[in-house]
Amino acid sequence: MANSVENQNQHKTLDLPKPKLRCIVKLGGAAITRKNELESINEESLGTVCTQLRKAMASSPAARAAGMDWSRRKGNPINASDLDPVTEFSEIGVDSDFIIVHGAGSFGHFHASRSGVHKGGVHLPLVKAGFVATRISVTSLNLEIVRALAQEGIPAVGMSPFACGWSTRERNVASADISQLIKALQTGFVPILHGDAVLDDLQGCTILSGDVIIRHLAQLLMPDYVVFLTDVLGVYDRPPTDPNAILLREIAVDEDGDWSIVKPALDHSKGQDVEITVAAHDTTGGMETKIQEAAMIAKLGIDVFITKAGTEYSERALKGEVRHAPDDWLGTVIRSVRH
Ligand SMILES: Nc1ncnc2c1ncn2[C@@H]1O[C@H](COP(=O)(O)OP(=O)(O)OP(=O)(O)O)[C@@H](O)[C@H]1O
Ligand SMILES: C=C(C)CCOP(=O)(O)O
Repeated sequence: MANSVENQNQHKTLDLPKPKLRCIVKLGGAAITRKNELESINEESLGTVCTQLRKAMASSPAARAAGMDWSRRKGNPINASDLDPVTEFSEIGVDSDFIIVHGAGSFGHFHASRSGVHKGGVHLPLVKAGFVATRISVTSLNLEIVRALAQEGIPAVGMSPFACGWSTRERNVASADISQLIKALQTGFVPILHGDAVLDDLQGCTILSGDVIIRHLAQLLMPDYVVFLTDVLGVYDRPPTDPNAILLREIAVDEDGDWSIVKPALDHSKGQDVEITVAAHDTTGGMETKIQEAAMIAKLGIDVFITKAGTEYSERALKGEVRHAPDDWLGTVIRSVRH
């Protein structure tokens, strides 16, 4: 089927024209929340990321952004009569060729790990309760992120994977109806998805990571590039809390999905030699999952950039300015050996 999107996993073949997609972005939970503090948003980091996203999406340098969060929560004094639709909304000023997926950070991981939602058994009362609690937590974070993006003038619409019919089989995506997401993109909205609690064909339920969602969307929609923003500059040869940790600047992925370190030249250049730690309450595998998913995306020929949110490096990565990984850019680029 030429120039159309086919759901490779199952069920629904989408006969919709393939939207032009520049970038899929992961807003890492470690960056936009304080991961060790229950349900705490890192407002400063989130604000900077939203501003950088607007700049990256601006349809012209002069485009002016008008806020779209018209709610009155959190002391926002906005009053419906204050809005002047004619002057404020003569143009939206951003291109909707981005998809944003955020992680859960301190919203969701605690609830899921305490009740074991990631291990399945949704028929058990504790797991069922934990599933509900996890979704309340992560969808409330989704709303706050949509609000922050809307305040920047980005036409953001929240799309929860569970509610949009995403499900898994042994934690891999088994079905995902993305027709609504495509229609949202084509209508000029920016879809905001998130890691979620979902139903699993074999174990009843699980936690679907935002990183896995991104790989699935990348396979279906083939964006120009993918950016993962987190709380560290990229992938290191050992946990970055170690003062001797070395930032891996370039990783190459072969046809089998195996990866090796290209830059810097190290004695140990194979992926399995990299040492990674994962927080005890993290239900989706932390940096290890991110690298695996990034490698699968790179295998498709799509360049992946991992860098720290809210820095000059994240701004340049979002704008697509670091395709050749210049020396003055700090981060990890993961790309196919075929490049
Ligand atoms: N070798 C390593 N290289 C880079 N980071 C590592 C490594 N080992 C452990 N980490 C940790 O991985 C964390 C980032 O992964 P994590 O999955 O928490 O990010 P995230 O995507 O921002 O969060 P979330 O999964 O909540 O969305 C960092 O805080 C870092 O300390
Ligand atoms: C814990 C939940 C609900 C989602 C986890 O998504 P991630 O933080 O992207 O791995």
